[in-house]
Amino acid sequence: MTNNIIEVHNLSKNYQVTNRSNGTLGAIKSLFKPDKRVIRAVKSLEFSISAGESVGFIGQNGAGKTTTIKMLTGTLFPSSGYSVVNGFDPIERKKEFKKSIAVVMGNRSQLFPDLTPRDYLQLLKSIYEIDGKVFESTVARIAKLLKIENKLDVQTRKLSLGERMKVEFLAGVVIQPKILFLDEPTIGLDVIAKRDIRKFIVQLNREEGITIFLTSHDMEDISTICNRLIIVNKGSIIWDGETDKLLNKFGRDKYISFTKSEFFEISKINQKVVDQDQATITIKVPKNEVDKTLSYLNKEQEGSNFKIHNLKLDDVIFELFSKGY
Ligand SMILES: Nc1ncnc2c1ncn2[C@@H]1O[C@H](COP(=O)(O)OP(=O)(O)OP(=O)(O)O)[C@@H](O)[C@H]1O
Repeated sequence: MTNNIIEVHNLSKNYQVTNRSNGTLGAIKSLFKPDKRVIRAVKSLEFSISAGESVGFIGQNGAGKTTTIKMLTGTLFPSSGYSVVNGFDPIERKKEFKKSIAVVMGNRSQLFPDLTPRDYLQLLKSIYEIDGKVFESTVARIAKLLKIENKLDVQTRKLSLGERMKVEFLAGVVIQPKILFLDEPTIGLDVIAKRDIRKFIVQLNREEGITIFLTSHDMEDISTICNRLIIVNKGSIIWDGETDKLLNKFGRDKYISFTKSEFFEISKINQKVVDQDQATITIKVPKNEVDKTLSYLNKEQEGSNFKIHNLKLDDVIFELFSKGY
């Protein structure tokens, strides 16, 4: 018997799009002879997630993350392959399936602006047939954790973005899901709201055992919340493993960033350039060569404002992508 709460087999999604030609003539031509093209958004994904894991599903813009979440939550049909989520085929959209998952999307609100959060939650209570006592205690507990107890009776349109996101979370969790799908949940929020929400997600995962499937471009979200990362590029998985393992794999090096002097010549230092613009440069240096490299750069006046830092998760991911997968 497997403990997998999500299983994905050979899952693919193609979108068919029509290229529109310019001008009236072009529009008429497109009408009779449409120029169609297929976008292969997700290609033969294969992975599984155990109950209680906290997984970051990450990649550059257009990598296929949202498309994957939509297929796993049953809002989009796969072109081929299938998934099993909580024992269900998502495309059947069974009531028990819908009760077992929650989806929070940072850029798409599911709330009704004219209702108060409490009214909306009452609506969910009826739809999902949540027991009265369980409902009241969950709302009270989660609202306290998210520090929005005094916002439950304010019309939603009058709430700040951060408060609205917290209500989205409360609405997701009130149905007591087993899996929480999060698509960019902290996008556009200030640092305090981001911190509150991250802390809340970690608590849900560690204390209540809710499985987390998160996409985000915010490395702080990923490193705080996720124990495992699945990295996708152009619809395919390029890395799958523990977050710490990924960091350790690249942990033998340090980064040195500095302002280049007018005498600077990269050929003289023989270290890998990670990033540079007109004024500054970041090089990757093996840990045991940091002192030697720094003293050389200083002595030869190759630069100033030296900063040494350990590899951060976004550096690692940048490196993975720059290897040309
Ligand atoms: N409804 C659609 N019709 C046609 N193409 C689409 C549609 N939705 C997404 N795509 C394309 O599929 C690819 C994957 O898109 P998707 O939104 O899944 O990426 P993503 O990884 O979530 O990106 P981002 O980080 O920018 O949100 C992109 O090339 C996108 O343009």
